[in-house]
Amino acid sequence: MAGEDRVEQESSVPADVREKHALLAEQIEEHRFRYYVKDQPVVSDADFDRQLRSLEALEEEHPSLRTPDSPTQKVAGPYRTEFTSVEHRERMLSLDNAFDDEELAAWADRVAKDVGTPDHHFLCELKVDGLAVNLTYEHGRLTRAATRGDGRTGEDITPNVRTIAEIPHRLKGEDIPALVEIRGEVFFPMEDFEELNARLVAADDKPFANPRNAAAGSLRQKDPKVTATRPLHMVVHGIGAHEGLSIDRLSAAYDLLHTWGLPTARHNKVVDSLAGVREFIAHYGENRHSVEHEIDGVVVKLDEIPLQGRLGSTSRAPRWAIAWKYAPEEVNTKLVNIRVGVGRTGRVTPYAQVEPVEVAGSEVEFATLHNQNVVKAKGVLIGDTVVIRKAGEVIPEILGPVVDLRDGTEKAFEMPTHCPECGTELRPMKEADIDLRCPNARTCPAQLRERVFYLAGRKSLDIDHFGYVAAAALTRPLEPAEPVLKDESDLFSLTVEQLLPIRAYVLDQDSGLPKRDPKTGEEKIATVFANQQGEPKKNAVAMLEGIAAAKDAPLARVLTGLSIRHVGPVAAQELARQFRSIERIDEATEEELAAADGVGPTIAASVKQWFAEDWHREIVRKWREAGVRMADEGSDEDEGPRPLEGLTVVVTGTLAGHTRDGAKEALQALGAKVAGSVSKKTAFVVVGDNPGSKYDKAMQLKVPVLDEDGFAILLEQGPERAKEAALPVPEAAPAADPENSGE
Ligand SMILES: NC(=O)c1ccc[n+]([C@@H]2O[C@H](COP(=O)([O-])OP(=O)(O)OC[C@H]3O[C@@H](n4cnc5c(N)ncnc54)[C@H](O)[C@@H]3O)[C@@H](O)[C@H]2O)c1
Ligand SMILES: [Zn+2]
Repeated sequence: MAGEDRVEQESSVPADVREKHALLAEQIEEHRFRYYVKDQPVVSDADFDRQLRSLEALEEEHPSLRTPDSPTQKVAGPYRTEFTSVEHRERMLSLDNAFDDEELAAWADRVAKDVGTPDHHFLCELKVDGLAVNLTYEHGRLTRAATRGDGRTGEDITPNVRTIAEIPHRLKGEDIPALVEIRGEVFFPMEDFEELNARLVAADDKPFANPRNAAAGSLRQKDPKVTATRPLHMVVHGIGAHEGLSIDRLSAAYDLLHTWGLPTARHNKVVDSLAGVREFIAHYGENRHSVEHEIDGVVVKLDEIPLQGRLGSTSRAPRWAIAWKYAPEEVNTKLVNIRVGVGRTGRVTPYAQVEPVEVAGSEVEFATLHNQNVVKAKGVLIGDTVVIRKAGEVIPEILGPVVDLRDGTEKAFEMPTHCPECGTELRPMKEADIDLRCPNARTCPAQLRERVFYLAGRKSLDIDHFGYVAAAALTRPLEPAEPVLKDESDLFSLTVEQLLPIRAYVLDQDSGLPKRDPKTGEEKIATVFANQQGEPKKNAVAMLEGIAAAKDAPLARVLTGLSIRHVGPVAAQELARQFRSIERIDEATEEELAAADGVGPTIAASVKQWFAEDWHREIVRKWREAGVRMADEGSDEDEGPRPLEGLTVVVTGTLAGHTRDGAKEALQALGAKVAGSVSKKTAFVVVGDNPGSKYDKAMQLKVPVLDEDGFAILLEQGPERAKEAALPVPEAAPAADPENSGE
């Protein structure tokens, strides 16, 4: 008998494996309950998925453990909740996942084999991270809305769903069927999330850990009036039971639903091959944040509905669909501390120090918190487990706390009243400001270090081998007792003798804290500029050479380096172009400054304030004395011809003898516009080593391409001669003609 067989098989599974399986299954059930019912999961989705995969792996090895009540065989639940349970007319399933290309290809192969016809299509959809709902429309009227539940029965949330503006209470248009179940995802927009948590915290309610929990928690409210205050949205991603509707392609069905007023997805795409699927996945992997809502993957479906039927479903998921998940952008970690940093302009900002975790391919240890009000609004306590998000290039941030993991030892953050680096009492610059500042601008070691680092940096004087560690060593060494720079005025008169004895902490740029030896855990201290023989290190020599070279820097870069509030590289360019020397900027009245192109009253006032400080004037005086040029050649009466006026130039790859910015500036000084991408309007593309796709594009569009020699000719002899010096178009260059572009 089959039953006896199973008992026998099960007992052949070693006891420890069986125990491990049972424990894991129990944990998974517990996480599902917290996720689907309490809307307060305590582990990240990635961790949850890993657990589920381990369970699957165990069952793969010991198939007898794969019983129908295993979490791998179920959608979820069933749960008893405070909502009335309702039966779905057709089951609502989960999705199988593909975590790599091999799994995706295996799925596509299986589909091809099982449908038995090469004539089928894949419908690619974005995977929205929210919660699934089922909307029942009878004769066009929304009669019921339910959560997914265990797939057969869900929770009746009809009154709540009726508060979502996008969901029509009544379908309009042609061919409305007698019955149709519409499936979709309800989600909470990322940009509204911070405000929701701020509101909850202010009302002494629990904040949500992330927007997906906020969506679930907002929809699953006992009082639909509360749901109505939440900015929920929905996007349609499927059809369940229906009567009086004949459809044979899912993509076409969506088009029809759209005409009835349902919120269908805008980014779906039908492709006829796996290659097309891969392209869609790659495209949204790159452009994940250009979509109007968050996505966590792509769902690929067989588009032909009769073929879907032929493939059928398992107890948990359809065989005709698969979910591709992108690398998670959210992880859970511990909030170890909230520290404050002091910036270049004295602004004191709290930031989070977390237990280091990997998110989206990089290790995160710090996250921004902006100001003390943001800390409060997020409702995070020191010691909390928090959800960290790192999306694309943006700085990592804390979304929210996992309140259910609190044990009472967590502490609220208190904004310090005094500067952590110089002890000066903090205050807002203006009464209405939220930000607190350290008013000790001149000698506060933190402000000075940040200013020196900034002026050596890319946006300002761009001095090689002059980084954060050097900035710290020059402004706050352990030895000698007095720093060589008490402010930035002596920068250009530094000597190698001054540098040699300096010992200092090796500071980390992100936190301003000393780096630690990974083995001993001790704070790193170094003789920053001298080697063991007491001779100058190569870097130190190079740094001094860089400082000397910076004396000839264009005025805009020098101006930027003064850290005048509101005068960043762009404003500095404008000031330099229109006034041409520090002297003339200093002499100009506030009105004259404000009237200049791209300057305006705020910058003008700030410039005047800056020059009113004696120690600021002293910086200018000493720099000038040390030989810093502080003026651009030529006056505005004698501006000279601008030989590249009206030309757009693209620079790509690395050019020996020029930094990227240096090449740009040289072009701009002659009147050219420097652009980032190649088009038909581009006059020249300047290529260095490793030019990449812009070179190909230029060749396609037949835009003249210059190498370094050609670039020199362009700068010195003008565009006509440069054209003659352009690189030849290679024989094999693909033509711009789209008809041939596939070859
Ligand atoms: N952190 C936790 O403790 C915890 C616990 C349970 C589940 N989870 C998370 O929930 C998810 C697993 O649950 P699941 O069963 O809902 O699986 P799933 O999210 O992997 O896939 C199924 C669901 O995707 C949704 N979906 C979004 N866009 C879709 C589209 N275009 N087409 C079809 N469906 C679309 C639907 O709601 C569908 O039910 C995982 O991300 C998992 O990590 C987390
Ligand atoms: Zn200070």
